[in-house]
Amino acid sequence: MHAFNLQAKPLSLADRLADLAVDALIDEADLSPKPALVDRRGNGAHTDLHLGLMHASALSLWPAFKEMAEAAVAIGEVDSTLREAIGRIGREGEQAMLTTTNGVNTHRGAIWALGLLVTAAALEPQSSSANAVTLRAARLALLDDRYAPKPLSHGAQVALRYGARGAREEAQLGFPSVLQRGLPQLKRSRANGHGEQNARLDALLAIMTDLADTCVLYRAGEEGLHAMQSGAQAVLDAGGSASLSGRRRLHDLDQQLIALNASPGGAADLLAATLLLDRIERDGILQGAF
Ligand SMILES: CC(C)(COP(=O)(O)OP(=O)(O)OC[C@H]1O[C@@H](n2cnc3c(N)ncnc32)[C@H](O[C@H]2O[C@H](COP(=O)(O)OP(=O)(O)OP(=O)(O)O)[C@@H](O)[C@H]2O)[C@@H]1O)[C@@H](O)C(=O)NCCC(=O)NCCS
Ligand SMILES: Nc1ncnc2[nH]cnc12
Repeated sequence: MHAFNLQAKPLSLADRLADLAVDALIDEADLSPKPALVDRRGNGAHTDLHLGLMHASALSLWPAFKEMAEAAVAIGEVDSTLREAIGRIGREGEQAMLTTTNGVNTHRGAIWALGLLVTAAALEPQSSSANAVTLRAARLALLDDRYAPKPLSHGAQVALRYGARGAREEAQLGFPSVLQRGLPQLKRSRANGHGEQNARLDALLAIMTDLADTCVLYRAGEEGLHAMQSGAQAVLDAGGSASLSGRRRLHDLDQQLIALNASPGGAADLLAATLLLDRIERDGILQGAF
């Protein structure tokens, strides 16, 4: 008999998924230099956000992600009961986030995207390819939640004004920005030996080239959206964040978006979704879980 048991206790599937989701949010926040977003250098285009707040916000969401995964395990299928359960947990998660940040919206879009993905992953842990998980997440996002309030959110306002497809549609379509842009670019840049941080920056830029980011549209209109999309493409065309020429363009894009007050918060959330799916695909979710 030993005085101390140093063997790590196996984590539950829900614990592990909540860990992975929070890790993805913290990795996204720490990644630097991101254009006009909060990172290790500073606050980007934001006056009310900073890196410590992003970390605290990410950690405050751990119980919500765990509870969503537990609901998936308990209910066991994509149906309205599960959709309404995670809607309620997501709203409670938002309240926990707002309490932690003193009312600042740090991760609303991330609760939605990562919440759906965590739920979808927990439903069938043996089927954890990015394609399979996003397909289940899309089926969930397509279901109605009778209890969801319908506020005139920033996303709803720019949908009315510009006809933009926002966070809801991104999920309902199976996260095309992640599957077709973020993940392939992450893998390409890694394969080209660009280094992990540059590969993640390139993945963020790839998402920005095509996303209708309602955060940018709300703050900076179509001019801001065009600057975001074309500027991100210019960095990638110049060789990406690992090249000197790409880095110069990335610096220009950062300055331009800050001047326009155009923070790509939606793209940042989808980078976190990309990192989560990548981790699930590479390490699996059953490893160390029971
Ligand atoms: C379905 C919901 C996502 C609600 O969507 P809706 O578009 O109506 O709501 P918004 O409040 O506008 O939030 C959407 C957030 O999603 C991110 N986002 C933006 N564009 C996209 C996109 N094309 N694809 C995916 N994701 C996108 C973005 O989040 C980031 O930006 C946030 C800051 O944005 P904003 O509020 O505009 O803040 P600021 O401009 O900084 O405000 P001020 O400082 O000026 O005041 C930041 O939080 C990032 O996360 C959008 O903000 C969903 O939220 C919902 O229905 N929730 C209810 C609960 C539920 O059912 N949950 C399900 C459980 S999984
Ligand atoms: N790093 C970041 N900066 C600003 N808004 C964000 N929303 C999600 N991540 C963000």
